[in-house]
Amino acid sequence: MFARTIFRVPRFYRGLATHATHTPAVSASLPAVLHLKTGQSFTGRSFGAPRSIYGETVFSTSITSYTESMTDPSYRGQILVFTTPLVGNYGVPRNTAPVDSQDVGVVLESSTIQCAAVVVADVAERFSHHAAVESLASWCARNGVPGITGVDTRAITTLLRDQGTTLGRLAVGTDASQPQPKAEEYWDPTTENLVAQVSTKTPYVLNPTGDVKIAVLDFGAKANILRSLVRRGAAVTVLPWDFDFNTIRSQYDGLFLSNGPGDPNHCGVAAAHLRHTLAGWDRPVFGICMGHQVIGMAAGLDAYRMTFGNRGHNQPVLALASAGSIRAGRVYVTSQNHQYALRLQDPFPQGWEPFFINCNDSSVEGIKSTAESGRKVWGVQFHPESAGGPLDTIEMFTDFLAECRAVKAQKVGTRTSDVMSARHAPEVPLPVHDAPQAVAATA
Ligand SMILES: NC(=O)CC[C@H](N)C(=O)O
Repeated sequence: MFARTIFRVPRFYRGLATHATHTPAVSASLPAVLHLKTGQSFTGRSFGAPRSIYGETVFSTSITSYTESMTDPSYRGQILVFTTPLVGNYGVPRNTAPVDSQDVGVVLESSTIQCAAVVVADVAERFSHHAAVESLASWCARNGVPGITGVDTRAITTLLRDQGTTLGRLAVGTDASQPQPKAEEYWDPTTENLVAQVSTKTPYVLNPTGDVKIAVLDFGAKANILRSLVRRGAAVTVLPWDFDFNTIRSQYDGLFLSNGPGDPNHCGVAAAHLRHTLAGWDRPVFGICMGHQVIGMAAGLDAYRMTFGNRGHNQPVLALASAGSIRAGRVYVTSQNHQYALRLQDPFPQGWEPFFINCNDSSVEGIKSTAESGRKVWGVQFHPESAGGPLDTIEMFTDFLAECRAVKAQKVGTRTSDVMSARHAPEVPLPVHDAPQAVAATA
């Protein structure tokens, strides 16, 4: 009686067991080698798509959320090394959400895998999760993305940390027996404007009945950024990254600049447009990661390439100033994925101040307009929307929209005195498209 009570599998767990599926890695028997341009090679087994690729090899210290990281457009062109040893154990969910005015059409961060390849110590061939519909290997195979398993990811990470982010090649199958590629054969994704590849090609609107109108410049926006704005009641118009917002700015209550892949120095045209915006438009502006870097460039700061960047969900940042829900002197744990950063300079450009600093490497984690500037502009290098990661700074979206609503309320009835509409070319009508179509184009 006692034994039966103790050892009976509770109904709940028995239910879970039905979700576990044995799924052999698609090409587990093929050999695979990860070559680094610096001369090192790591031999393992292939999973996912049986094809070879080049890319930029980076590491992430995140423990979970491989599905969100891999669909984050900021990982475009990158061979993503997970430092956590077991990856794939909770499988991959169906990536479509019902599209209503409150959502953005996907469950993960975009509609497809964005990174070039994944490197894991031990890929889980068996997965278990109530929302999982396939294994990591089959998801990679369906999306044409190769993976390598059975390699020493600690050794690879130590190398990348010491020598910096390094170009790589994942050679699969017969390619695995070929010698290291020559230095000039390695493809450097950062030489390309990756933002232009992932940004929406046409504007589209989410939640058109929202009470506050926000324009989003899409450098490769993660879905949870758009969701975080929409779920807080904003009507969101997503614009191509190089769209000149100045031509329509009098119709909006706030401007948001998204995350995005590659070198921010390819986004000079967006920084030039923003400089123009900041000179004559007094509504709130908020930027995340690439968006923060573009705000910094518009403010006159330099964006430089870090040695190995920060990628993971456990990056501590210290707030240097208070604003909204953020308190000066507090440390917030954040989600990050970046290779570039704004250079700390003293003095900061007039009208600007550092907002956050990274507790590990002292890099700039945020900037804001000063109180004296009369503007409401913030940029953060980290990801308040996380997905995955901690939600310590999620209320920054609430803060931003509260500022937009406050400025909107002040301006009611005074739009004709808006300085920009007097100065600017006639507003252009904005062509808009349905959200689902546009989300597909984004990814
Ligand atoms: N997540 C991001 O927006 C990254 C910004 C930029 N591509 C960088 O690597 O620094």
